[in-house]
Amino acid sequence: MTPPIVLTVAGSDSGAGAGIQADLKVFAAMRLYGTSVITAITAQNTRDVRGIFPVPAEMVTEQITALTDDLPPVAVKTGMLGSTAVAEAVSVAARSGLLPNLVVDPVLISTSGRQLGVVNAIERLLPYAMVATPNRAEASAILGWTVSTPDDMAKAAGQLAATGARYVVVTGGDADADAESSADGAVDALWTGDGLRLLRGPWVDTRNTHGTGCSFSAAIAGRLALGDAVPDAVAFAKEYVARALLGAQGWELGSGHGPLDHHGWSGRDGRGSE
Ligand SMILES: Nc1ncnc2c1ncn2[C@@H]1O[C@H](COP(=O)(O)OP(=O)(O)OP(=O)(O)O)[C@@H](O)[C@H]1O
Ligand SMILES: Cc1ncc(COP(=O)(O)O)c(N)n1
Repeated sequence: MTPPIVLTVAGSDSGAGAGIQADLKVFAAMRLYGTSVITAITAQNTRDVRGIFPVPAEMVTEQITALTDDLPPVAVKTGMLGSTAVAEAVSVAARSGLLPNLVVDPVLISTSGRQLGVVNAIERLLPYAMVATPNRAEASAILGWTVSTPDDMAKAAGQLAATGARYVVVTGGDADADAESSADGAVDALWTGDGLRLLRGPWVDTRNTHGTGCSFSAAIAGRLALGDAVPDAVAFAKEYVARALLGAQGWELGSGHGPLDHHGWSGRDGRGSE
């Protein structure tokens, strides 16, 4: 069977734990055909982002039209956009209907602490989002108040619906989550248009959390491409990320926040989990 096409519009992570590289791994693990539009090249590893080389907005548009002319996606996710000009180019494409089933991951700051995007760029894209997936820090930056507890996350998800996103998931897994928040498990808040629900999963105690948000939004887009309704796609993505975190729990790749086990390698033969 010909696999459905899923597109990621994001930055390149040379360490391949997040960004375009993580997204394409998720799509491959889901047996989907992944395509990519690169918005910026980053020089980064598991410890830090050392450099950012932005791709000009015209080149972003050229990549999008090259794909939509010949390899049109069934679903799309956006990650790091970098500049407002790039966000504007992507929102023009979204407005023209070229980016269906759009999942917007409003990437602002990397796990290692580097600024990767700006709020007013993200705001241009949110009105076209089928799903927006901010973490607590991103929700706080967009809304202008500190989102911390599960109750805050639920309130924030409802408020973020006013940006135009049809569904909003505020994720609770920030790498520096305090002991109190992780004791609740991994809690995400989902706004569905007609109500709020808290999604709870087991908390995985690990340093290897680089790329959780990228992988989560990519898996949602992947399931939308396969025809899932949004709440089912979100539930799948949450479970996928939890498994990928567990699989990589014992991995020693780099000395900072290492990547996830996107392909279930540890699950199959135990490699890396000892
Ligand atoms: N340690 C963990 N254990 C279980 N689930 C987790 C953990 N960390 C993150 N998650 C889950 O991963 C998904 C992505 O959430 P997260 O808040 O980590 O995104 P993010 O902060 O945008 O990620 P990134 O690190 O890529 O910036 C959510 O479903 C969240 O609950
Ligand atoms: C190119 C790119 N995109 C996104 C992230 C965010 O991921 P994380 O918060 O896990 O560092 C990143 N570090 N690099």
